[in-house]
Formats: sequence, structure tokens, C-alpha cells
Amino acid sequence: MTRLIGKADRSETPASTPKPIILETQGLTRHFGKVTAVNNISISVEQGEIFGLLGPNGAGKSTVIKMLTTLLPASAGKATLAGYDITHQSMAVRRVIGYVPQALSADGSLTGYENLLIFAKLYEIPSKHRERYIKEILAFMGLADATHRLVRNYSGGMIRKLEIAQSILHQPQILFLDEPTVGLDPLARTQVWQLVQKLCTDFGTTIFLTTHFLEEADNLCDRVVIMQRGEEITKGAPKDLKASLDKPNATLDDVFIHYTGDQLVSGVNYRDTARTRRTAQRLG
Ligand SMILES: Nc1ncnc2c1ncn2[C@@H]1O[C@H](COP(=O)(O)OP(=O)(O)OP(=O)(O)O)[C@@H](O)[C@H]1O
Repeated sequence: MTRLIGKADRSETPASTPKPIILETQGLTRHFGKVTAVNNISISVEQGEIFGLLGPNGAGKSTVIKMLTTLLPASAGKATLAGYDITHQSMAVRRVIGYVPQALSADGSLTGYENLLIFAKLYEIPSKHRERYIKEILAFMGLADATHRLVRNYSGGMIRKLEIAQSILHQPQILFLDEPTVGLDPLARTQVWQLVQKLCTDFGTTIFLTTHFLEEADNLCDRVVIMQRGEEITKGAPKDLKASLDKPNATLDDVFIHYTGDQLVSGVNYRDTARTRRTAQRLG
């Protein structure tokens, strides 16, 4: 695929070279009435990084993503993406981001091609380029054979890939993925993660994701933030967070439990939620 953002192979950049900050928040806060969903979050994400937002149900992860994607106004604080302010330059922010929400965003009554055509029009891709771009992106996603099949006949993993295709058609610099592997079987989950990694390593796309699957966050993410009840609990590279526990062979699960206490949230604990979501059928 030739159109995605110019190659910025992370392996070519010496580890010590500081990379530009592409996303930065300062004191980002959101209230819903008396509920403080997100409280004073300050994070910075480097260009080309895979950054993970982790936390139990209700921690505030989706609310952070919704503010950063300009779907929800912040109650306080600020954030910039690729230099654009989410409050004062929301249209510019929307042009440089892609967003795959938790909820299903593909239309089952249309083919994969037709779904992408809608997004191509929304992104104002010139009509003479649309067919080529769509075919390129479907091939990149491994969906070329399913181009003209109705999406209702796709597997959950194929739909997720199509949704990612929709969100990167306009070559965003930053891709937001809210729980991208919920409800997928292990094979489909692995395929989605490989795709995410490929986007990042081959094309320099910055990935900002939320997940309940800590093992995957551990394998994929350059850095993570753990949130609980709207607050930032800890952040860092998974290997540094694990090393900080002073426990042999510590996992990111251990880190999570250490910092959050695996406390009950809305009557369901983290482990139950992760288990439930693992078996959930996204498409019913
Ligand atoms: N539109 C809303 N109105 C009122 N309260 C809301 C709204 N959206 C979120 N909240 C509350 O804000 C808090 C954070 O919710 P949020 O969905 O951001 O958490 P989350 O970490 O994404 O959870 P999950 O993992 O279940 O998706 C919760 O207490 C939630 O009930």
C-alpha cells in the first residue's frame, strides 16, 4: 500500500533520539453533573508510538478518547493533537485523526467497498482516486476477497479490520482505537494487533488505544497509563512498570493489581470484566 503516511520505521530511529510529541494533554478533566469521569489527566504521546490507556470499567478511558476526538467538550484542561487544540481547532483535529469506537460502525447491509465509499466521500477524497484507494486499503487489511460481500456476512475480525480501514482512509496521523479487540476470538484478535503494529511500524501512524487485555498491552504498547475512577494511577513503559514491582517475572496484570487493588467497580471486578469481554459476541 503506497498511500499511507510516509515510511517512518521506528527501527531506524536510535532509541535515544527524542521523537516529537504529537499528542499532549494538560489537566484534562470532564464532569457529568456530579460525576467526575476524568480528573486532571496530563499525558504526552510521541509520534509513531503505540500508547495504551488501561483501567477498569468506568475508569474514564472512553471519555478521554471522546474528548481527544472532539466528540465531547472538556470541562477543564487542554489538549493538542499534531499542534491543534481540541477546543479551538476541532475541525483541524478531526482531519488528522482516525477513530474506531467501541460500538459497531460498519453497515451490515452494505458491502465492504460500499462502506468505504461512504467514508471516502465524507473525507472528500477526489472521486477519480476513490476506487484505487479503497482497493489498496482493502488489500492492506487482507480483505480484498471480501470487497463486494455484504458486511453482515463478515466475521467479527473482518468487520474490525474494515472499521480500521474506514478510519485510516484519509491517512490520519493519529489513530484512536477504543477496545479494538473486544468480542473477537483469539485468532482475530492477533490479526488485529498485527495490523495495528504494521500501521505503526510501516507508516509511522501513532496509535492511541484502550484495552482490557493487559498481555496485549504489554506486548504492543510502548507506554501505558493506568487509570482508575477518572484519575491517572501510574504510567510508563510496561517493562519499567513491571520492574518497579520488585517481583520476579512480574506481569502487567501484577502491575495493574498492585496499583488499582483490582477493586470492584459497579459490582464487577476487572478480571470478571476481562473474561466476559473475551467471550462476548460483538455482533450478536
Ligand atoms: N454521557 C455520560 N453521562 C453521564 N455519565 C457518564 C457519561 N459517560 C460516561 N459517564 C460516566 O463517566 C465515568 C467514566 O466512563 P467511561 O465510559 O469513560 O469509562 P471507561 O473506562 O471507558 O469504561 P469501560 O471500560 O466500561 O468502557 C463512568 O462513571 C460513567 O458512568
